[in-house]
Amino acid sequence: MTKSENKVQRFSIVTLFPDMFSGCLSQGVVGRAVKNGLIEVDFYNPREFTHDKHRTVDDRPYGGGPGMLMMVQPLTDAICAAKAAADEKHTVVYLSPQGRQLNHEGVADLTQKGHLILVAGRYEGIDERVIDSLIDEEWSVGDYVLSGGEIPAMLMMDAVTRLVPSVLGHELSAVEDSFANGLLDCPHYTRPEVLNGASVPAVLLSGNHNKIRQWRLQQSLGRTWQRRPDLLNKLALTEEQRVLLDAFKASLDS
Ligand SMILES: NC(=O)c1ccc(NCc2cccc(O)c2)nc1
Repeated sequence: MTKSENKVQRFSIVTLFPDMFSGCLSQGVVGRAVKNGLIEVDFYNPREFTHDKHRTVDDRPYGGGPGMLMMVQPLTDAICAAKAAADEKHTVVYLSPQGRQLNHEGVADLTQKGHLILVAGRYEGIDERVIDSLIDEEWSVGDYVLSGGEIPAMLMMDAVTRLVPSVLGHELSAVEDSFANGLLDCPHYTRPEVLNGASVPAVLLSGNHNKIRQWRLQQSLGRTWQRRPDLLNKLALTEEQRVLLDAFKASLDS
């Protein structure tokens, strides 16, 4: 294995609620990656960077209006501490509804950004001057507002971790994951062979691996065409894919 393939993916999370992360860092694929040292995660809590008796971490917005913002001094000190501790190339990411929409392509881009410092906002967000001076990239996980950036940060960490080489047992599952090839995933089946009268598609029991591969590809193409034509329009289909999709469409007319 070349050095780069064994590179540790580091995450630093700037958050008022580090305890929110213990579940996703101890369970499943990400939990195993942490245990195996393939990823490393540490936390910087702005509350630990306060200097007042009440450990204040929020502040009122200029111009009035409802809600609060994250207080500048504890937040900036926490971000700067994370940047100072990063001993390699690092990128400061802010999760917010105003960011670039995250998709598979964006996740792949993020795997090339070195040590990821993820800033999870609370309240109504953070001072724009902090974004201008300390945030390198602003990302959104979707067009909705959550009570904090922590769940988006966990989501981003999970998606990036899955693309770290050797995190996933059988490499292929990442490659074949839907979106990796730009298509939605095909249907999946497991025991029993008949479930409430519904049988598993016969091709999957045939043992003919090329037929199975073609069936799965056709199902992915058909589903993408039916549910997410926007994804399909981005793709240059191979001859095989075009033939399979045409046959899928024709089968709907019969
Ligand atoms: N779609 C997202 O990635 C996302 C991210 C954060 C968030 N909540 C914290 C927050 C942060 C900044 C502004 C703001 O209005 C709310 N909610 C949704």
